Amino acid sequence: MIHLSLTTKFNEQLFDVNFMNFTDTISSIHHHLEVAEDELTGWLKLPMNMTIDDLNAIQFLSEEIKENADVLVVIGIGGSFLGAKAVREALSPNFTKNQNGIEVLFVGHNLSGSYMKHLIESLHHRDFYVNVISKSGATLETSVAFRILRQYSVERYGQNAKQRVIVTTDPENGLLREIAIAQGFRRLDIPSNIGGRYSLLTPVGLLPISVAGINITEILQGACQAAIDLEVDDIEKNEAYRYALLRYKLYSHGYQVELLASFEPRLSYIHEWWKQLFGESEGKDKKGLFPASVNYSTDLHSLGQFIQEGNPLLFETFLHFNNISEDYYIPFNRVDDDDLNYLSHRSLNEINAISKQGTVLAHAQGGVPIIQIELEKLDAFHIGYLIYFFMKACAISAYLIDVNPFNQPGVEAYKSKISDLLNLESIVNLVAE
Ligand SMILES: O=P(O)(O)OC[C@H]1O[C@H](O)[C@H](O)[C@@H](O)[C@@H]1O
Repeated sequence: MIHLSLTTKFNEQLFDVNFMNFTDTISSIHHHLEVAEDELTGWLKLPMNMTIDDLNAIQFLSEEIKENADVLVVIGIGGSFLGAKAVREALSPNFTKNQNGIEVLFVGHNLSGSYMKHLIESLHHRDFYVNVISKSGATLETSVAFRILRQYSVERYGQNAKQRVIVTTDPENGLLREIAIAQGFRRLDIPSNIGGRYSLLTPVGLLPISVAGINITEILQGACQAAIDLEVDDIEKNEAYRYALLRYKLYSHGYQVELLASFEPRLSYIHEWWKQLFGESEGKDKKGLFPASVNYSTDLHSLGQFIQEGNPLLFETFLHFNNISEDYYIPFNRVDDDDLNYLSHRSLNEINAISKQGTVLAHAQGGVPIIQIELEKLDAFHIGYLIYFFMKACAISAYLIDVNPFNQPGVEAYKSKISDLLNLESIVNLVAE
């Protein structure tokens, strides 16, 4: 389902020697992950455990929203928005995103006043629902946006506003859960044993994705297939483990940055989701690869020079879907004043794939190690497969460098500084009054 390969100057050394040396390590990590019930590993079996009733509940709600609204406003940040946005972008047409569903707008992932003003203005003449998503239930950006959208909903819909608010949060804890209970908002659960960045296949991702008109059953089928394929405790057969090991070997050789690269603009938010997944899972105890990304061929004309000849601190992971159903052909031009007739009648996807091959060759020649992840087709099934593949590979990668893949203690530092500053300012303002 996923094909993985590595091209580097010292290909043999990395590939052949080290895989088998890691059999025992991988096996013990594999078993740890399977039995680590105290940790946030609920996502591992989630695709298999999802019942028809769970799925129906999300789909019914999605139908209700599509019938009664022009827009779904999703409030959330980090793992509570990146996945839905990534899948929506990857599987929707570039310029008419709401072809089979309704428009989904994201807010609460920044504190920009102009972003909020423009968002509210864009809602003035349209009907909307709000889906606020937060695992902790107390994230500043999300809470601020929710307060604003709650008030605006009441201005627009009066007493009926609460019918239009869906709260997705932890089933047992958190301020948002308390608000939802007190106000009578409908709730969807993020299972307690699944952390934010591993929550894409829960209602966190599934409701907005379904409202956007994407088939969530196919996404889950793909994830289920991945869960089955990637359950084997055998490095030769488990592509997620092989990817984790390749990254680990490159990291051990001194590479510090992994650059996820695609030639399809619709994948740019998959990159963003992947960055949070790997960045927060691995980046602790002064360890971890820095996850960065490039969108080609656009970035060949900006970062390409550095990648080819600059500081050799990075390796590239190319993400490629072999079939993309939408395509366009280059027309024949009788005059040929642009000298492009040698390309006439060839498809852009075909030329794009060739430009990927050329880039791989050039960068490998420049000394950049290259991992390639190839999937058959850009569709809901394969996106579901890819999501699960990355989550599994990420957990294994973090354990390989001996860090906990499921916490993010460093994020608290900036949160408490912001909170200190905001509280200090409130006190100063109070005294000034
Ligand atoms: O879902 P929430 O609890 O609001 O959290 C949203 C985000 O907050 C922080 O940035 C965490 O580091 C992320 O892992 C999380 O996804």
